[in-house]
Amino acid sequence: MDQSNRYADLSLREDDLISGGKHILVAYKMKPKAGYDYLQAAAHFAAESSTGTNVEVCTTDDFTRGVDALVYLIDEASEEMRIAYPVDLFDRNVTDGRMMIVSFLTLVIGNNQGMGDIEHAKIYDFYVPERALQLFDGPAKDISDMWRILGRPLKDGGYIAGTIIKPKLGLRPEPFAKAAYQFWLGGDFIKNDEPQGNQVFAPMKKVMPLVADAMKRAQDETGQAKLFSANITADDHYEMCARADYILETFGPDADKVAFLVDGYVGGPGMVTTARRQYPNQYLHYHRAGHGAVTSPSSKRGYDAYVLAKMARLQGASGIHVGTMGYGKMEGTADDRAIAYIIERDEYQGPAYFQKWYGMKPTTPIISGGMNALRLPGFFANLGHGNVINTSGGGSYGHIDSPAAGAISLRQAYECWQAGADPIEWAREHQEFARAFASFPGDADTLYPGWRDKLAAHR
Ligand SMILES: O=C(COP(=O)(O)O)[C@H](O)[C@H](O)COP(=O)(O)O
Ligand SMILES: [Mg+2]
Repeated sequence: MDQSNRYADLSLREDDLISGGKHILVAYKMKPKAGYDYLQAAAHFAAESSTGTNVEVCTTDDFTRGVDALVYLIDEASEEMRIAYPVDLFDRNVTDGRMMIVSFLTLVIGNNQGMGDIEHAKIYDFYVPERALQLFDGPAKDISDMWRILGRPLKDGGYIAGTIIKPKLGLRPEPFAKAAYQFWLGGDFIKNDEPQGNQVFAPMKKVMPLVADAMKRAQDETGQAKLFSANITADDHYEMCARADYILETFGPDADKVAFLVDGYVGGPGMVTTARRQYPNQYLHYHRAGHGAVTSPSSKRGYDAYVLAKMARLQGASGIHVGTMGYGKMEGTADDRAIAYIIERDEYQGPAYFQKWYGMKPTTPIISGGMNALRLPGFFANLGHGNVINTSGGGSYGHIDSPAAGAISLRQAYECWQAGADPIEWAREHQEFARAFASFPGDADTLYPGWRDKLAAHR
């Protein structure tokens, strides 16, 4: 059935839709199955994503038509399809009238992912008007809260050197806490890895008191505040809250230095929002493990990592992983800078839409995945700043001297970039950074060819 006379209006202008402020706009790359007309398939897509189905139904009235999603732009050659969704289409909380990401997802990337006439469709950007933006929680805490704890300026407080306790699983409580202590002697921030929680060989109620004690000892030893991001992920939100409450109680006077890590992609928006609303005093660390299933450039369905990050800011994540922009082990390119910029700035021109955030707190880009001191200078040069949390797991525990030396090498890498110095020259003056070359010789050979001779010549 051709529904293009109802669910498409190509005379609508994007500028008018934006200035009207009554629509959420979504930009897709969409391809119909062979034999289907592009506009008809797009209209069916908009129908299925809003008020319609595949046939006319007798229950539709004039009001219903007023909340139809409308295809307002198509370009078959580039698979471009943009749809305007009336804000009123989206479900609101009964408790407080606020909007929710689950409703956004069930409409704009719900049934339309399994339609018989659609080959594939993927969101690459979306636009939220001011009124809708006000109805999302946004972050309660941001990187400035971490800078405050660390005794730094609240603006441009700089690089937070972090790690993930490695091995990612298999450490019992004492070795786990020891690994934490060793890193904290040189670094700022530690997170649980995404699957670490309450394994039988490392029960949370044994691990956390030891980690809290390690934090205290490291703070005494260094005279600096330390941060820990504890994984509270669970299927059941009562379980999640039980973990969170236990952790806060255990850290006691240091509880402000605890962030909560939730596996937000696998756990979903309910988990993220539960953490955001139940614990607004804690920094909310969104780990996105699993996201590659939909965000990978090789996936023609789902949504881009840029879209995931933008949703995370709306939901109130204090920080979310944004990859390593081609400098680490995970998939990514230099252009993924956009993923950081959309969540940290107050306005940004994305791939399709210019988004203003109207003062919503920023979400910190968390840089993680195969990073080490040697890779960081290039990373910072590409991003253009160092106001990020970086967690280098292998990059810290793989440093040949110690995890503390690994941590110090990360900070030295940041300072090298800040100084605009040549990394080889910097290594001559900075021992831990220099030893990162010997620790990660494969990276050193690739990034700094001839490093052995240049450094040896100095000795
Ligand atoms: O455990 C790690 C990194 O460990 P290591 O530093 O040892 O590689 C993170 O879970 C990944 O970075 C996730 O990727 P992303 O941050 O891209 O979501
Ligand atoms: Mg991990």
